[in-house]
Amino acid sequence: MQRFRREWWWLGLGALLVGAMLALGLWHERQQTEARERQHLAQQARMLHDNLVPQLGAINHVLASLQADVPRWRQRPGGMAELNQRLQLFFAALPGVRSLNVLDGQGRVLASSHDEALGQDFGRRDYFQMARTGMAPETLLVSRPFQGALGGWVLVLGRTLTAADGSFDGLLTASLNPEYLHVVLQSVRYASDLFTSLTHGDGQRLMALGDANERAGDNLAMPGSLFMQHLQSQRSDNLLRGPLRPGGADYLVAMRNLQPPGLHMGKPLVVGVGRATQAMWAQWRQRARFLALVYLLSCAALAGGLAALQRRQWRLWHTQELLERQQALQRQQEDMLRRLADNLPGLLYQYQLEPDGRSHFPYASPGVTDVFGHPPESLRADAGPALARIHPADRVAGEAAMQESARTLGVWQGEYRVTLPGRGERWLSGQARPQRLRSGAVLWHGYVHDITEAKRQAMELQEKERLLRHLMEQMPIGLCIVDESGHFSFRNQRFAEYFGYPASEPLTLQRWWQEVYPDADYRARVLALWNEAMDHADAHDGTLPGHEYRVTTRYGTQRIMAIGGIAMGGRFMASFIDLTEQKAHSDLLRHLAFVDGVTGIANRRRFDEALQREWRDCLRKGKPLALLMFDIDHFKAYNDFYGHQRGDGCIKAVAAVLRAGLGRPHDLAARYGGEEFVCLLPDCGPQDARAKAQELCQAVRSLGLAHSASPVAPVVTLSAGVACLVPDERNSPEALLALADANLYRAKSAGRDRVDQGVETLQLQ
Ligand SMILES: Nc1nc2c(ncn2[C@@H]2O[C@H](COP(=O)(O)OP(=O)(O)OP(=O)(O)O)[C@@H](O)[C@H]2O)c(=O)[nH]1
Repeated sequence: MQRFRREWWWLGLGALLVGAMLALGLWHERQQTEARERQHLAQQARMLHDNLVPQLGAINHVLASLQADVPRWRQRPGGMAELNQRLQLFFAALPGVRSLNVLDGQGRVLASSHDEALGQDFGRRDYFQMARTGMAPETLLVSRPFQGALGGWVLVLGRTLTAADGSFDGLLTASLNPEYLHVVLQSVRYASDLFTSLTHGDGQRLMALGDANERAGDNLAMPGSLFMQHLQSQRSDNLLRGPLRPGGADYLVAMRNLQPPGLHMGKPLVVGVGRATQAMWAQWRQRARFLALVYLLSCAALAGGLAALQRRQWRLWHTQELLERQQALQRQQEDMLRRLADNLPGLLYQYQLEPDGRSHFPYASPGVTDVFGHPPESLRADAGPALARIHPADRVAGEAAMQESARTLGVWQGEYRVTLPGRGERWLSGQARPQRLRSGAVLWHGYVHDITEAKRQAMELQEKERLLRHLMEQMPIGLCIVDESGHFSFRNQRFAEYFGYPASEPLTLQRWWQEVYPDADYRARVLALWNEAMDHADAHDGTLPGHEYRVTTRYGTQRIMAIGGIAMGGRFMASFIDLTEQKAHSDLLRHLAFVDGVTGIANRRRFDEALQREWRDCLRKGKPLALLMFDIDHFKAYNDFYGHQRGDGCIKAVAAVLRAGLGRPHDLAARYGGEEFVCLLPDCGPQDARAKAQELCQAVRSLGLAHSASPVAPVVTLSAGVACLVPDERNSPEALLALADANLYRAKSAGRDRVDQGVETLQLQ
């Protein structure tokens, strides 16, 4: 880029230099043109001067000679005719004169070169008036140009005639011949735009040729005009440049006074030869324009050429740079590839099989030494040493696979063993993509790596897996694995035994939910629990907390199972422990713990629990809780009389009556101890409680169990104490019990075989 900029600088500088030289040349040419023009104009003006001055001198001379002779002819008879002849002769000798006249003191034509002028009166003409007002006889009068009677502008030269007393006595005039002047002025015009003129010293022009704007009769004596400059310079000749009149075009004009030597003229005549500077420089300007155009075109062409050249160079340079960059990239990639190949744990290779069966490795990364125990260069021409390492048992299959790959051009891949000196048997795994060459050979591009360790680990893993599977199969608990798609991918024997799904039968989670939990409500509850367990597993290393579920097997039986497990990503393994028998056993124990062994009704423990529970319940509901306490009258005597065994039978019979006598679901009859019983009646008021106690006592009496040893009655009777309270903070279950006990005691004391109803009403308050 720097170079390109420098080239542009040089081009600019060169163009500037050439431009400056061109401008200098043009300027010089312009100076020369002007100088040449000045020279020409001055020369032409001089030529005019040299042409007209002799005419003026001749006219003056003729007029001077006439001035001397006219008085004599005027006095001589016939002198006028002679004078006329004389004038005609002079006229013929002077081509620059149109007419010669002799005027008397009043301006009448006395004699003339032209007869028709005789007698005409020119007395009122300006020049005549000027001559009469006093003019030296030796002075040549030069009239201001005026328009003559025949048209056209006329200038008259003259000399005065004086009488003997020195007074004005007439005027000799010679009017200038315009044709002659035209020829003279025309003769010096070397260019069509050159103008020539003859002007009176007062500034009025007599004749002008070559410029339509410059006409006869114009007054040039305007302030600032070139003519004024000429007059003011006091010089007889000038070469001036400027407008002919203010505001006009620029001209270069050579002006020269016509002043014959020794002649005194009233006013000078001035010849002018000029040229408009625009015309003067037209050729130069045209040339300058042409050169400027050529210059600019050359500059543009050079700039265009340089730009094109630079573009080409830039493209070249750019292409070269691209090429270099690509080459660098390629080198970098090659280097990277080489490093990769060098550091690769396996072998990158090209293996070529020739049509004649020979084979070699055109390329093998350094890993080949590790894989086949030979350096790359030793296999470049012949692959034999490497192939010889292949285990004989794998060689035939390997060759066949290679031939197949060469035939179909499909990817070859395989695992095979090699035997390396000092390292024993190694497992290799490889794959290669074939390519058929024009020569008919097949070239594989492939990769081989040692998988011995991986193979060993895989085998170990397989072993472990087998063991694990065996263990899982033989586990005394049910196991299953459900994969991400909800399929049971594994089920052990116990699972099959539990649920009745053989391993051969596909099972999905969806089917499982439907069949194992057929009841929709229960299934919904189980699903909610299961989802909770899954959430828990997410937060606790996948552990699915165990819960008990009631499952339905394919045999139609219901079982209680503890189900837990472990979640493994989207899969989970569930374990099933059958709790059905255990559950049944514990229920039995539970039953035994709460049932009285002799009577089969609730025992004291069960009663205590029930009392606490019902107390809380009635407290919450604000309902009364009634307690009836019974005791068999004179039971010791019964035992003594009938024996213990019949005593037990009596106790059983009483218990059966009490149990049968309670109709409501929450009512409870229990053996309180020995021959004592209690009945707990929730939501039961004192009236009903009392009635129930009497009803039960009557029922026992009605059994008619003989009690010969009783002083109260011949049959077994009961005494009862009734207590009823609406539970609140001021009382307690114990208070209720104590109250019932106290009332029982009172019933006993009062004679037995009765229900005490003395103070319970008071207590109920
Ligand atoms: N056969 C039998 N007798 C029992 C059983 N439990 C307690 N007894 C007897 O019941 C009798 C209770 O006697 P006591 O407490 O003196 O009262 P009672 O003889 O019934 O006299 P009162 O209650 O005052 O009418 C005792 O002799 C106990 O041995 C039992 O399970 N079987």
